[in-house]
Amino acid sequence: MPERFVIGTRGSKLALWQTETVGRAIMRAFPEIEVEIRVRNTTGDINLASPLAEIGDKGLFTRELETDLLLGEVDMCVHSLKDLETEQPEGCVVAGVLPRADARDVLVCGPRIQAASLAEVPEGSRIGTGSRRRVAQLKANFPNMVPEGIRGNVDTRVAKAEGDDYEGAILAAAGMKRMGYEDHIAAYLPIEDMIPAPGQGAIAMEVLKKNERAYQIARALNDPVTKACTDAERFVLFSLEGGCSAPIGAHCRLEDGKYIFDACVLSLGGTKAARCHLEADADSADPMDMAWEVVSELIGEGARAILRDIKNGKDTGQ
Ligand SMILES: NCc1[nH]cc(CCC(=O)O)c1CC(=O)O
Repeated sequence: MPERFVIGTRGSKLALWQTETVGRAIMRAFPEIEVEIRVRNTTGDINLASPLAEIGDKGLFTRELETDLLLGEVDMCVHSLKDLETEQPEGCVVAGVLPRADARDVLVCGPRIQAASLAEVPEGSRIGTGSRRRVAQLKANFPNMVPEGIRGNVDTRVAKAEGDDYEGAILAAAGMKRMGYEDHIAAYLPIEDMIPAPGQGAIAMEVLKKNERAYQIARALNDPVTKACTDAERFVLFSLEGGCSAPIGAHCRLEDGKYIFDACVLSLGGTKAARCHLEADADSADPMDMAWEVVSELIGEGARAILRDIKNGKDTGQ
């Protein structure tokens, strides 16, 4: 009898792709295991009409999955790390992350525009994005375009971006590639122009701490550099008490023996900004130590006041 291992996931195509990827990796590393995938709809999937920032940001795509985990219905949940709250429910832990894919955002162009970078997007173009982080950075760095709300799964958003209501859209490179939409990518946005969401491009394996077997499996598949970088990014978000809908970008990468950390906190309209760029030798520095410094620099540049005004409704985005 093979050992059965049940993974819970959302039912979107992207979520299924990610979960199947984890499932295959588990069966490769543990040939005695047979993985079963259990699909569950979440609040975020059901309420497709409202802008995400309005439904509330706490665990929209993940809470129901975590409930299944806590009830012992599944052994593991697979999530996009960037959709996962910075704090897990008591007893749950993100024990591992797969090696990160391309963490950048990308531009998709509809038939009316052609642009190989954001700078080339014609003035007044309606660019679809529902994320406050992307809207604020667009307004701050590329005020010539008009961000317009957009929702739906990756395929829906690509179709909308190429339809009549938009000239283009911004999406995550990882989701585009995983869904086979690489051909629709007009431009990869440099990290400095559009700092990705904490955890963007990483796939998280969440398990119960007390489930030793599941924990062991997640650890075996864990990519230590991705984990160190994304833990540090999520620490920045956590320290600033920003949920996944706050206009906060945080990205840490290992490149040529150095950790490079970029972060920003912006007002909704992009007029106020706290920014930070840090580099440190990987021999002597650790992403989590850098994260402390990033947080203190952002606070020094006014991040707390920016976020407070958003929370208490003083920031109207103008
Ligand atoms: N917010 C939805 C979401 N969650 C994860 C991804 C893409 C995959 C990833 O970043 O890991 C996306 C789509 C997007 O932002 O375009």
